[in-house]
Amino acid sequence: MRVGCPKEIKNHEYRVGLTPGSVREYVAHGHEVLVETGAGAGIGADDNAYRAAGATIAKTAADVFAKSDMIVKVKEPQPNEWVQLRDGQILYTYLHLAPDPEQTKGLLASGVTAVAYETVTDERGGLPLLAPMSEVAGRLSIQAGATALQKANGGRGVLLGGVPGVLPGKVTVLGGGVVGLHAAKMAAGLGADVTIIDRSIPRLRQLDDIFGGRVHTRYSTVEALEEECFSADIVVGAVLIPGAAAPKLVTREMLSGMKKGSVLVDVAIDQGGCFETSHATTHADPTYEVDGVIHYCVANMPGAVPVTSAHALNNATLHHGLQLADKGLKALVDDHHLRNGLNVHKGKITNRAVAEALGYEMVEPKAVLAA
Ligand SMILES: NC(=O)C1=CN([C@@H]2O[C@H](COP(=O)(O)OP(=O)(O)OC[C@H]3O[C@@H](n4cnc5c(N)ncnc54)[C@H](O)[C@@H]3O)[C@@H](O)[C@H]2O)C=CC1
Ligand SMILES: CC(=O)C(=O)O
Ligand SMILES: [Mg+2]
Repeated sequence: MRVGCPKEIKNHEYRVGLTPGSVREYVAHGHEVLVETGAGAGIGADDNAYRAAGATIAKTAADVFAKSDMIVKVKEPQPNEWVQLRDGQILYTYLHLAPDPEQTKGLLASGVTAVAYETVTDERGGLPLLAPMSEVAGRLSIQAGATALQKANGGRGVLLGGVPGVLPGKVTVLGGGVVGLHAAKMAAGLGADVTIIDRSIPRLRQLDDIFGGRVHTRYSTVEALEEECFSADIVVGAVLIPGAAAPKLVTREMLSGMKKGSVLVDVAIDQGGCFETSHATTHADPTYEVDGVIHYCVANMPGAVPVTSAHALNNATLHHGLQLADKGLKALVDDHHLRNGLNVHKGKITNRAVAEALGYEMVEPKAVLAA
């Protein structure tokens, strides 16, 4: 199969779908790989590094889209990318369709077979292709929040670790999954007072064991949310219902109870965000203020640290990517975890949470693949 990798075009997105190391693996499996010129510049991999790995360099993205059987990307296709997709082609990337009706329409109209990294599952009930970027975004959320908390940046001017004789800042993490765990690790490492809220008691037990009492855990109720958000300097939004639009845990009304100059970091913004007042921002202009509360809502946070992120992402996507290249649609038939990643196929929505969020009929992936 010919596998194509265009340069990412989202605002300040420097990751790349295929590193030179991944290209070598596809080539070793007998595939041709077409990489857009400059695609790896953000991770310090020039065209010669890709040529040495066995890729052919394409002059334009249009060339990559037109000539490839499968497109491997990082971020969801942008409007001028989705019009270049076609029936019979596989798209393998993050999609985050539930909060994005326009992209969904574009993918449906194209006829493409779209496999979303964020809904591929594993045997432990995890989301293995989302996890590495959740690790990155979780860790970054505290750097971003701590920066926004500085007075010159509009924050209330609190140092997260405090100093001897002065109490530390307070960080509340909503959702103790992968993002939440890594946010809590960073915040605790800086010396902050950290509380994680989750609705899963087994998960709260695990977190309590991991942190050995260093971090507080609370079951998710409106009362707990209010108390922990009203007293926080930074609130990290990290809840997820796979495939679905994020639940709005912090309402517009609740903002008025928060401290002026406190910071909301809505990592869940790629699924629509878990604060009612969130809207997606970019690395170029990451924050805005509502009722004196700073909002940071960048939907591609890991794009800020592409050298780390692109390699972590490729580690996670390579195995299933090779299966798709080796077997085509049969890879989806053979592996139900990969099939859980199928969101759109030949004009049909094949993910239940996406269909419910956007009001489409859901067609079973097995049924569309057999047709
Ligand atoms: N903005 C960005 O650049 C990035 C965003 N993300 C996003 O971050 C979000 C979180 O991802 P992960 O941590 O990997 O998910 P996860 O599935 O590991 O964790 C989600 C947690 O939320 C909890 N939860 C769900 N509903 C809840 C509720 N009502 N109250 C309290 N807890 C609740 C679940 O029990 C679970 O522990 C996702 O939307 C993901 O796409 C991930 C990476 C980068
Ligand atoms: C998961 C995601 O949205 C990202 O890595 O950009
Ligand atoms: Mg701004």
